[in-house]
Amino acid sequence: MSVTIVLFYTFVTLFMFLSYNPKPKKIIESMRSFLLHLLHQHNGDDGRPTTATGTGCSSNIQPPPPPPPSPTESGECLPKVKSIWDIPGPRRLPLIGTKWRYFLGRQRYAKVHETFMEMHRRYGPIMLDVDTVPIVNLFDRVDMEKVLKYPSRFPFRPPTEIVEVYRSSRPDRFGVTNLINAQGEKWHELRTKLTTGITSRRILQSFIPSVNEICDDFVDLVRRQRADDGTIRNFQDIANSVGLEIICCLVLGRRMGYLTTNRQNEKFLRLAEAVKESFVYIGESYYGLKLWKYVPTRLYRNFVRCEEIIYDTIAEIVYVALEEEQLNCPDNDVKHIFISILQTEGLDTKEKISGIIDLITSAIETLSNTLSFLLHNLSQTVEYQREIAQEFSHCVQNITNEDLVNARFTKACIQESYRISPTTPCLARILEEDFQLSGYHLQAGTLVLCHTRVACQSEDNFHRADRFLPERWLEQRDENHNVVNKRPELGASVVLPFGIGRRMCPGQKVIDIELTLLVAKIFQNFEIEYRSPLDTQFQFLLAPRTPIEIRFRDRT
Ligand code: HEM
Repeated sequence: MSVTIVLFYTFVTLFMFLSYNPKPKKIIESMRSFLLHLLHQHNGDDGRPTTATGTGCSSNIQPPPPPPPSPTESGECLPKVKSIWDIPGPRRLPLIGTKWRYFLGRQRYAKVHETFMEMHRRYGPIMLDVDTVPIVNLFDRVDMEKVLKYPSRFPFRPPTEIVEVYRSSRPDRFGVTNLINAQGEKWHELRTKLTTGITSRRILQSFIPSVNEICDDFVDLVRRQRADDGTIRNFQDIANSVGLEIICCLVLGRRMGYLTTNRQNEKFLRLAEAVKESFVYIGESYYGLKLWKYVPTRLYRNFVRCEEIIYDTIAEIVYVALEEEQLNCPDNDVKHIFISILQTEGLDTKEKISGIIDLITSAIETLSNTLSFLLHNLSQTVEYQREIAQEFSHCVQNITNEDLVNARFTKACIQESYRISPTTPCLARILEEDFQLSGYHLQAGTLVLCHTRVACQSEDNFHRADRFLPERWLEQRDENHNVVNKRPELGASVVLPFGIGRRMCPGQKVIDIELTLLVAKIFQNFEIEYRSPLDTQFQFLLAPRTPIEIRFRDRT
């Protein structure tokens, strides 16, 4: 039995490290260390640090005594360097590692973000999970900074496997990889060729008047759809509509009309639902036995159904836009983003079309969750809502780029909402070099999760961390308008809603404009009140449990 387990683990680890680890020498080191760990496990060690008491070990066999510290040339004893397998964490079982936690139903994946808070309290700044590969969870700000600020040319983020499996089964539609999952040179090529338009300051600034129009339509839609008492019953639906309308306008260069009730047709609602559901299935695919890799389980079939709806619906929108574009023969100097992508050399058509679809899809659920959390935080304090309205009171018609730049209080509210209610609770990286983190030596190729949400809610990093306090992001000034010293917030560096480095989200600037304008227009027109309690669930992204009810009262 033990031999089978060792062989199985050896095969799986070799396979995973071959796919993740670019350096063969490191693979051998990792394998060696993993086999040593197995020997420890076989002897009943549950993976807690050797200094920990009460290991909960069920075996009568005592673990071997730790090797004596190695003497230096001067005869001094250096402390033993602790390896990945010394990191504390839940008990690891043969074959299933720590996955059993998700079978017991106590720590369901929908609340996995809360589980990590608890894990941090229990195990401290670093915790080891074992799936098919070991996963190191970081909760400490300084460790996260080391990993995330590593000056990488091509940062490695682990791919979303279920997307890879599905896409490789449809070579008629998808290229070998995509921007979100690609690594190395290929990632760099996709990143440069697909995102230059949506990150261009010039293009985004010229897009501000259109976003103004769309946000005005959004306000009209709220007025039309609210009930007699001012309540919008399913806010998520209209938040999805505005996200899709804005990204289609930016990428395809045309208004789709999703904010006028009659165009909110079946197809669009199905698309929004499919995007939401596909995130749920991606989230679920990370946990449990992952049988979907070998047989088309219900989870996999549901995921495929959503992916096909997304592809069919957005591909249709893109092809109609392309036809209209060709009919109108626009001035060649002013190309819409999708035309520039389609004309890019070096990528095949499948990569371009699926790249455009990915950009559009990425902008729907992320925006609507972020907006729902932000409005929830602002609904708690009427003064904050007034202050935002005040900040834009001089903007009678269009809000300009300059108004956005000067909207310090509104931006502080958005930043504080990212801190206290992020949509992405952690960032994943694969280490490219050996790292020393919280006293443990981690080898290149190790998969690391940086739990920024946990760090953002820690009193070690933020003063009164559990309070929504936009003021913490504002400079305080005395009566002579000089900046006065205030307690610096140590954790500012881990508020990373869009990630960091070369792999960070290319949609950040679009969202900055979109969110600031939406909030400005909402509070210019309304005072809001959340009518439903806000509960969050993990669906790959953090999402509000729907439906959300918000009351919009006209601002007097
Ligand atoms: C509030 C909204 C959004 C949030 C919170 C968000 C968050 C993130 C995060 C945390 C990452 C990973 C970054 C990293 O690993 O360092 C990411 C990647 C990505 N996001 Fe977003 N995002 C949002 C909106 C958007 C939009 C509007 C688009 C498209 C226009 C987009 C497209 C992408 C793409 C393509 C990637 C992969 C980038 C790469 O690997 O090079 N996102 N996003």
